[in-house]
Amino acid sequence: MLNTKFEAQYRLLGSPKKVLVAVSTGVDSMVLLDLLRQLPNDSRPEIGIAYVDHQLRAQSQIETEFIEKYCLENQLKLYKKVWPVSEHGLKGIENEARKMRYAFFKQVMRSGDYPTLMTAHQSNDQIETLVMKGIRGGDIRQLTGISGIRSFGPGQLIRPLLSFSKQVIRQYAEKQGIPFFEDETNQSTDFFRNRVRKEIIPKMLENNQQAIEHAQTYANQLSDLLELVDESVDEKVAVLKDKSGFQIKEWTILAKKWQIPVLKKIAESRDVFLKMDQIRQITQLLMNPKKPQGKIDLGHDQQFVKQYEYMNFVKKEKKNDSTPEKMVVIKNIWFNLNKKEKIGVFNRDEINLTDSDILDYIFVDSLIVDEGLTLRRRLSGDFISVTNGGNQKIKKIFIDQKVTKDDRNQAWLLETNTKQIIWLINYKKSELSEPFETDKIQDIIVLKKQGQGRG
Ligand SMILES: Nc1ncnc2c1ncn2[C@@H]1O[C@H](COP(=O)(O)OP(=O)(O)OP(=O)(O)O)[C@@H](O)[C@H]1O
Repeated sequence: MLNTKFEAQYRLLGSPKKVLVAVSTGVDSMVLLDLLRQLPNDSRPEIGIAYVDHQLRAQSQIETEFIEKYCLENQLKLYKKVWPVSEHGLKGIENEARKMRYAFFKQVMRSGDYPTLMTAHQSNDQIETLVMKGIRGGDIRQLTGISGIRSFGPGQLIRPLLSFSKQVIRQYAEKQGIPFFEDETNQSTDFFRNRVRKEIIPKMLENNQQAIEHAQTYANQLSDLLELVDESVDEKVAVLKDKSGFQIKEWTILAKKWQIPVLKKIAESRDVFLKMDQIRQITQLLMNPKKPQGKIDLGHDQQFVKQYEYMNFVKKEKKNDSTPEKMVVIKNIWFNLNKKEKIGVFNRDEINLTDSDILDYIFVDSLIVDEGLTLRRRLSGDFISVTNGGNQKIKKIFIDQKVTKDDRNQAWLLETNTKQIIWLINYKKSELSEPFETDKIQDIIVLKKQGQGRG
């Protein structure tokens, strides 16, 4: 009976031809393994076993020996990982173990060329997960529970037993004489999951034998609804997006109920999963007209950035220490300003100004060059002398040109030996960069695209 149902389920899941089965030696995964091996010839997959010895329990040594023997006797390929006690952290060991386990599965999928990983989660795991999420609170999407099929690592993760109850699985194991080990943690009430398993689920079933199916039906309905919502959210995100990023104005005119889902979707497209308080901070920043620019740290090297009309989620820039903050310009040598641009001072006659790689240039009296020209980042209070005879604060130039804070910090300027700024590169040239008619010898300072020219 279970075999037939499993076979039907397996076909529904696309009858994968080669699978890596995560086997813990517990009843669920041993039954899953047996069911896979009992599939008819035409649908039986090539099977690899992934097993992790967490070294968390006294009996793990016995379990490891058991699975090794089982695989040998049944000619199954075993991928084993031992998690040394020395690597166990002090806190959140269950979570650490899970992370390490899934990382190992991914690694085996890649190295052993397994497009499909299977775990033996069953419907009791599902209801426990749903109840736990319900108690803990959080994102409603989590109430869809454990998914039966999802993309994972280089392929997919399938849980073919999700519609089978623990009871049915256990009965099958007993009837077929399938060997398995009891997980000791199942017997304790130390962990939250075990409390839910032992105290809450039995009470729910006491009230209604169908409680597990009902919870699953709700989870399925929620999945379907979320899929519909997702389609609409995607459409709205597409409206916000243009070449430069996501337009804040388009976001602010969205109906309130769409703003948060759209924000979350944009974040997810950048692999950022927002918490409620982060959403609140971002929303406040977006709505604050007095702050045309701002950043919010989201942890894991991620940042939310508001830059005038645009918002985005970006990885925090690692400071590039290879470029000094100050450089003395030497004639006939190119200086790399960043990955895209370089600058150099040359004799006027040596440069062909029609060269398409030239981004900009200024002429300069070669005496000024000889006295010493410096390239540096800006400092607060810097100003540049402008054509109407006055000075203009560099800060003001940045504000007027709506230059983002990042770009301000990345900007370079050219300063003479007498501390006069002659070029705020890419933004403003000083009147001092204009040569006098009487200047006899002229050099040229050229800003050029990287990767071209000499140097
Ligand atoms: N040590 C292990 N080695 C290999 N596979 C394992 C191991 N532990 C668990 N698994 C796989 O994960 C499934 C779920 O196990 P279990 O319920 O103990 O994990 P969980 O941590 O509660 O859940 P999740 O894996 O979703 O985090 C098992 O049926 C098995 O397929």
